[in-house]
Amino acid sequence: MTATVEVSAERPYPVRIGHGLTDEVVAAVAGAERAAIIHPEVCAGAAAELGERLRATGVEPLLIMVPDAERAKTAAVLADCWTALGRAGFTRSDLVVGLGGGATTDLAGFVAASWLRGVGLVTVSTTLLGMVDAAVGGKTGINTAEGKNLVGAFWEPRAVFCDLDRLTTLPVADLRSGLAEVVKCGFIADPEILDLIEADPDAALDPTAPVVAELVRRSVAVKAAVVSADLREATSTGSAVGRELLNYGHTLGHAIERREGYRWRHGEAVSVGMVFVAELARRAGRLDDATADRHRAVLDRVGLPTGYAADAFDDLLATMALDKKTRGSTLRFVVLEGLARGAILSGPSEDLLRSSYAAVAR
Ligand SMILES: NC(=O)c1ccc[n+]([C@@H]2O[C@H](COP(=O)([O-])OP(=O)(O)OC[C@H]3O[C@@H](n4cnc5c(N)ncnc54)[C@H](O)[C@@H]3O)[C@@H](O)[C@H]2O)c1
Ligand SMILES: O=C(O)C(=O)C[C@@H](O)[C@H](O)[C@H](O)COP(=O)(O)O
Ligand SMILES: [Zn+2]
Repeated sequence: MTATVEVSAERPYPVRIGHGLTDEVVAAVAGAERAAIIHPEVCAGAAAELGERLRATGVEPLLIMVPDAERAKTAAVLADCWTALGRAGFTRSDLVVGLGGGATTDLAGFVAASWLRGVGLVTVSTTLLGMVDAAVGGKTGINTAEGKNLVGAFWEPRAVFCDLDRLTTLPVADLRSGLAEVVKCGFIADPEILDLIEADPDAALDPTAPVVAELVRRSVAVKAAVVSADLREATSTGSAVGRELLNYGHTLGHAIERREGYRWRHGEAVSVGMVFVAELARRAGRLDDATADRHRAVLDRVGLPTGYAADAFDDLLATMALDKKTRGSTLRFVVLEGLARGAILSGPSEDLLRSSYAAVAR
């Protein structure tokens, strides 16, 4: 069965979730003269196959292979993509297809947002994390030496495809990493997600299990609702929270990723970040013990990390200063005041941050 979740942002678009969606991808690209398929090596076969299907419908494919994972999200790779588009004579009626995991679609999205100040984009996600999060919401970007996703743009795709068949080749560590964002959606908006995972953690890691399709659909619905209300992350005021809600666990998570030179997966780092911020909210008197403790419990059950190096706090604090939620020298964290009750905690003291970090230090 195929499901559609609509994102009703400035330019509405569908997120299609199902099996065997290649015909639909071809249909979404039809009408363009050329399509640049930006993909990592692991998706080279799928990219070639899509290219041939497009050629048969009169679309000239341009295959652009980029480095794997986070190594794609650099200014140098972005510039290489611009060179490839320039040499191919890529115009505003042509279209970029991001085919891969979140790192690939983040890069491809930014290529589409920046080439000729914006060309059409279709995202075809091949990882769980991309399906439930990265491919869906129009946030695109790359990293710099100073931190994660520091350069980018909001650029909505025309359509998003989550072909669940792709998950069967995904390493379990990457499935697990994707589950961190699923768990995030459970805490910030849809607690039924947590119940489903807790009921059968092994099934949540089996891409053929029906519960995975249900988790994808529910998580996409959470993301779509938040993005539809605040595409440009512009509506958090005071302690109220708009799109920043989706950044739950990411303030510390991104700092860990950078400190690890991106050898930790995104979801692994966000997992630690969520345990940390739950502790922060508890100590700030904003979150009850049971909900705070549930973070570590559910993440442990699916095998995600919940602790990080004891001596890293000063380093991580310095990196968090460049988080996009920071205003001036005031750090801001997305916290929970209960299940599905997000809020902003602004300017916690260094003592409070340090003592909360002690709860994840190992
Ligand atoms: N834009 C957003 O809103 C948003 C949201 C969440 C995460 N992200 C970003 O997404 C990235 C993480 O995404 P990810 O976990 O998909 O990482 P990824 O793109 O690095 O993919 C993970 C690994 O899976 C491999 N892979 C991809 N598809 C495969 C398949 N079908 N079979 C086998 N292997 C496959 C990749 O080659 C890679 O090694 C991070 O850069 C993160 O910052 C962006
Ligand atoms: O879509 C969003 O908004 C998110 O924050 C989703 C996050 O899961 C994602 O990792 C995003 O890339 C983080 O964005 P950033 O603005 O903190 O770089
Ligand atoms: Zn994320």
